[in-house]
Amino acid sequence: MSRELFEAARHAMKYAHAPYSKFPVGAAIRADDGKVYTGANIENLSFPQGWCAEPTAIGCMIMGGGRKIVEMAVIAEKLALCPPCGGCRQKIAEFAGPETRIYLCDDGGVQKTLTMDELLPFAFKTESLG
Ligand SMILES: O=c1ccn([C@H]2C[C@H](O)[C@@H](CO)O2)c(=O)[nH]1
Ligand SMILES: [Zn+2]
Repeated sequence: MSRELFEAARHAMKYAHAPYSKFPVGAAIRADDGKVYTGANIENLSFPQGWCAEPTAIGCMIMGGGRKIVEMAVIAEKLALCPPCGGCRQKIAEFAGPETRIYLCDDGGVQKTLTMDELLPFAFKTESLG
């Protein structure tokens, strides 16, 4: 199953708009509706206005009717793995559970698997609101 998600993330990466960093990233989500939603990073000449691959995929999931992330794959074109940035961790956590698996991939496939809880320990949760 994670192989299919890896392939989807790798395909999504081709749609990246990353002329400034030249660091294309792809993400793929298997959602609770059984569908796979994908995204790529979309940069902007006004640098802070660009965004990561993960929120593109999350936006597609929400608009497509998915509500929960069952598992997610992330891949970067460069050889190094792409652990989701801090902001993305918070965005993923909104739609994931502590055991949701996140696959960090390179061109060879899934290289590292992390749970949401490992990716964002001691997260800001509803209980934190008091
Ligand atoms: O979790 C991450 C981290 C970075 N990027 C993108 C943002 C930017 O376009 C490029 C270089 O930082 O990588 C992602 O898509 N996801
Ligand atoms: Zn990010």
